[in-house]
Amino acid sequence: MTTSSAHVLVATAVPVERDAVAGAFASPAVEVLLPGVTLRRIGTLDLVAAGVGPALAAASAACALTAAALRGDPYDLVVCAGIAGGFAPDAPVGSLVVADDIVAADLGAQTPDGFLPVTELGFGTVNHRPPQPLVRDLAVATGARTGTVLTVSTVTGSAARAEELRGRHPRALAEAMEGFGVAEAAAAHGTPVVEVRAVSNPVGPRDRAAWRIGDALEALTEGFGKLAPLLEGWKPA
Ligand SMILES: O=C(O)c1cccc(C(=O)CC[C@H]2O[C@@H](n3cnc4c(=O)[nH]cnc43)[C@H](O)[C@@H]2O)c1
Repeated sequence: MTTSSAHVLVATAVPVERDAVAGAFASPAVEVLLPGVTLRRIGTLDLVAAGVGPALAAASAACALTAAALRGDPYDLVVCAGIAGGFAPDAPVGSLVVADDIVAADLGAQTPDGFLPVTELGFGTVNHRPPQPLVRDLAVATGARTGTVLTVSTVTGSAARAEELRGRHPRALAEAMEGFGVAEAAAAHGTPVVEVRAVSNPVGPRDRAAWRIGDALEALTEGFGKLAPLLEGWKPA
């Protein structure tokens, strides 16, 4: 009997995040040019710097997913990874978070009575649930916390906005800008998705000088060193 490694797409926003993930692997990456997207291939893992924000990240992930499907080698799993803002005190700078729920936090409408998600307007979806056993395994392997990771199109810059988001999403541990977009692309292909984030800054008043991007990228590399065997061994239930 032969056992083959899972075919996994890892989508980060920017090249430094992609390279931080690649740094967890001993083998060099091979560049693969596809229509609309460029991959770095390490064994059965494809890494893509998919762009900042949910729209570009969704478009890039969709290009990679469609190319793989057309080639007859579809992905088994999609991982959205990168740095993120962490909600204090649960997700401190330098910590890792694995999303058990990937939530679009600003997809909806402002009303006089507050924010309404698109689902309450009668269309769309506002969350994707990763496979929970995989979430648990990834968290155990890395010591990451598990909870909701919000996807926003605007980085939070005030305590009031942070409180509003936490009020609407009490289980939120982190916010970033790509997870929901990547998850929508994965869902269109029926492919499971997880999101792994290393916290670079607290969610709250904008203080660019306090961002610890280097520390978060190191945490991402270290985390992926521990996650790699689980991702490669992933088999849907
Ligand atoms: O405010 C700035 O000056 C600034 C400087 C460098 C980068 C940014 C970003 O907006 C990067 C967003 C990028 O990183 C993820 N990320 C990291 N922390 C957060 C956050 O607190 N809220 C939302 N996204 C965050 C995000 O996924 C993007 O890919 C700003």
